[in-house]
Amino acid sequence: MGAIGGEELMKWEKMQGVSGREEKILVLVRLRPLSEKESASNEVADWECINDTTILYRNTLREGSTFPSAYSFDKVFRGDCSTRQVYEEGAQTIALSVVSGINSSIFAYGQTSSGKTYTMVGITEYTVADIFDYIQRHDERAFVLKFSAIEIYNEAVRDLLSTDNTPLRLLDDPERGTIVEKVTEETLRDWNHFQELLSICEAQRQIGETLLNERSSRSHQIIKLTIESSAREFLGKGNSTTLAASVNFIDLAGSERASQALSAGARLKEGCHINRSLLTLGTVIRKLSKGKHGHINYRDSKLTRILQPCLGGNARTAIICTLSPARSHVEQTRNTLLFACCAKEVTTKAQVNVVMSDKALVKHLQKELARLESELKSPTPASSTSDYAALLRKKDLRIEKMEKEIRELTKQRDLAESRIQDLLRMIGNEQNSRQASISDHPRSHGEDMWDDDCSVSESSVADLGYPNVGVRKFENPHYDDGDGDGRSYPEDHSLSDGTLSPLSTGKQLVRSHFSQRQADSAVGTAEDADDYCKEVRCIEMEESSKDKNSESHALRTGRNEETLALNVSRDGDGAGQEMMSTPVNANREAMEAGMMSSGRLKLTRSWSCRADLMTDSIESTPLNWFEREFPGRPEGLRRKLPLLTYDANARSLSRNDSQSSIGTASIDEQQAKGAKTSADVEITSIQTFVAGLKQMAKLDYEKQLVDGHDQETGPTVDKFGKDVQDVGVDPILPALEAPLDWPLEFERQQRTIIELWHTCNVSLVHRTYFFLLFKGDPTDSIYLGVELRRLSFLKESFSRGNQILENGRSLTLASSMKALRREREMLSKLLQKRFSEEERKRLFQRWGIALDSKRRRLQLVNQLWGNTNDTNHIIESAAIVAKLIRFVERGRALKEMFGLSFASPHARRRSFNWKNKKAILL
Ligand SMILES: Nc1ncnc2c1ncn2[C@@H]1O[C@H](COP(=O)(O)OP(=O)(O)OP(=O)(O)O)[C@@H](O)[C@H]1O
Repeated sequence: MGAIGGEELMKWEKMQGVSGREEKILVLVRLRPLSEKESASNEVADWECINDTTILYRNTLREGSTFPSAYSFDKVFRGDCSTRQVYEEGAQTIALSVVSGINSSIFAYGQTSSGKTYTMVGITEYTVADIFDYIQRHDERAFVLKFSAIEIYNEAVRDLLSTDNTPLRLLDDPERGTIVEKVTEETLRDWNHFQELLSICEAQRQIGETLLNERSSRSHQIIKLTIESSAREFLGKGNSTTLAASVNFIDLAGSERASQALSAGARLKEGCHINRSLLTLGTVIRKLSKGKHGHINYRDSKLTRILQPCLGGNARTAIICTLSPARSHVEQTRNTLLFACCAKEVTTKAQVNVVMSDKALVKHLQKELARLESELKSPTPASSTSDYAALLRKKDLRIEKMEKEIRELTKQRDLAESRIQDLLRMIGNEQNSRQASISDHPRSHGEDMWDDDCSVSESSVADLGYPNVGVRKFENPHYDDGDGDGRSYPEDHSLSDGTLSPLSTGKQLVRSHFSQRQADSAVGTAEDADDYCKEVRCIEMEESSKDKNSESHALRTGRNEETLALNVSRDGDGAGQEMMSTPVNANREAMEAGMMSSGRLKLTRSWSCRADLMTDSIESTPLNWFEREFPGRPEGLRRKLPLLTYDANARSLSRNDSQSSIGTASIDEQQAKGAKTSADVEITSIQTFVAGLKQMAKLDYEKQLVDGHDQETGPTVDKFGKDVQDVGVDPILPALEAPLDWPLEFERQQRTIIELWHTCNVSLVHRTYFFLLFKGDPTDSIYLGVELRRLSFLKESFSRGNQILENGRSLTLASSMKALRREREMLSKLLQKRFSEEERKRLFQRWGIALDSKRRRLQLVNQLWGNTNDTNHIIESAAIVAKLIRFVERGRALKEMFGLSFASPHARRRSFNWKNKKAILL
């Protein structure tokens, strides 16, 4: 017996119209309703299917903080859709291909309790019922149906139709690929027999569960139905042609994180295996979604070995991703959707599987030989068939492309519509809150002036790269710069050092929800009024003493920072090499340089040394926690770097400049010469920031590797004091690759990060660097992912009241707040230095700070980064901090210089995988 092509095959191909053609995996998404338990605990449903193909995340919209995330698939099913609907409108065509000799598979993927089993039970039953129906209507053919069922649990394969619990082995069959050894195959007689077999499987499963504890949601179950059919007229005549194909129903294990379900010991091992199978499945899907080039690691798990033909091979495949709408499951839901996004890019190439008796095969081969001989004798013109076929393929591709475009445009339209609705809602809210703030706020007089005297016009914010949410063009005559020429402030924002004012966006000044923000910010953003007053008093007392402190530190170290700043040579990298360095960096680098060879321990000491040196300013903000993870300056930074000089004509911090998507550190001449102040000392250098970032990404990557490969060694405790199993064990590594709808996803992640920075009291300098460096390049996804995980971890630890122990120092919510306050004090001092009196005056006016009030600088700094919902506030905050720390945007150079992005966009796309990422990071 053997598979053949030829005339018979052509006949079946014609019949099916799909055989031998590549087609994408069909991806269906099913949202279940909130369960009774979830409803009882007042859970909120955050996901909504806005049409037949798009699902939308709504939570952040309701809070008015971030934009919705929309995901589109072949079909999405709302909570009130029945399984029959999912079958008929989704899986049916794929599943029933099997009766025409085409292999097919239906998967259910999703977190525990999302509805996988609920869905698959129905899909299996409906398919079998349709198959029986088909058989009855095709009398001319004889059918044999075979049923088998296996379970993969802890990488052991078990036969669910057998009472023998001995694990089955996988064998490599040259013709059939990987097969399960000795699996029971029952000939399926009728509907009752089918139900009977299902019951046996269920009973076996339950026995397994009793023995091993709740294993059903942790095992993968595969029910396989094989159909062989032959034309009755040839039966028994030795030349019969048989179609043989299988349909697989795969109920995967819950894809939730191990940390949520596992504790230790056997359960942890269980989790490792689940993750191994799902991780491999995720990796395989991810690789396949980028094309079938290179090695695909099917053999890394039993699941992918068995399912290899369904994943990019000879089968038609549908994946049903099941989702819970509950807010508490949002992370898992996102992971499932990211998996689904990858899956929809995977193509398979199903063929009609025809098997012949030996006699028929010989006959067929003889015929084929004769045909080829005659072709050789009289070759047909080169054009004809093959040309037509090529033309047809081209047309098909064009149609496919146009269909894709239509889908994309429809998605954009739906999204735009939904945004308009949200906008209208937000405008309504804004009006309400403005009313409230005007009447309630003590500074409502200023507000009135603003609203009355400003000519405010709606402006397109497309220029800014941000959605148009309540943004207004800002043309305030109060900003006349007073030079008598009548020019208003927005037209001339030159600051004393020649840069443009952060208040200018480069094209037009924009501002959103001003009244709201002014009302919020006049009393400080994050702290309550009491804290604020205390802080002001504290500054009053410290103001004079701080500079003295730093002077005495300088004396104690005995270091000549000017020399260090200009010429720091590194052992082992050649003497006399110059490093770009601020005085403080030079100081830090000098310490690191001596300790480089001995690695982390020594560097840690250098940090504690720095801690002694410094006035403990932003010491324990999460930024510094992040920095201290940095075990040594990466290789790339040891090479000679050009001294970046401050460019007086540098471009403004404009979100509009597509060329200058990356910021860079600048060091003005004065700084390079070593003239520094105590405030300068506190600033985290851009190099350190980038180096830390790279290191975090690397550690994060390594952690993923540990999760993926170190499965037999049990839990190891990572640097955060957490089980490595707890972190980043998602089967697919979502945040570390740019998803397909990256611009949208970038916007969403950036919003979340901004929120988390606020929640976790992350250093403002860090926020600014990060915000200005990562503006949506696809490779930024790595760093956004790392930052998101880091911040989520921080938030989680803070919310549990945990302290994070590091290098003998602890970081808690309270300590991070304190450190942030200190950083603000430091920045408020810099405000005096970096902005002229006139500029400060404008800033105060603009930020609603009374010119006769006390501690105006601190008031201003306290407002920075506080209004996380307001895009323009964030842009302006970043611009102000950037100016304070002398961070000037200057094109892509910096990112590339620091090795954050080496490859050309083209090359990156081609080689966007983990290995390459690691190379980039190292
Ligand atoms: N679409 C739906 N409509 C109504 N109820 C549903 C739906 N989907 C799931 N449920 C209910 O939710 C619960 C969990 O569903 P189910 O057992 O199918 O989840 P699962 O994803 O298979 O979980 P596990 O991974 O643990 O096996 C069940 O009580 C089921 O009846």
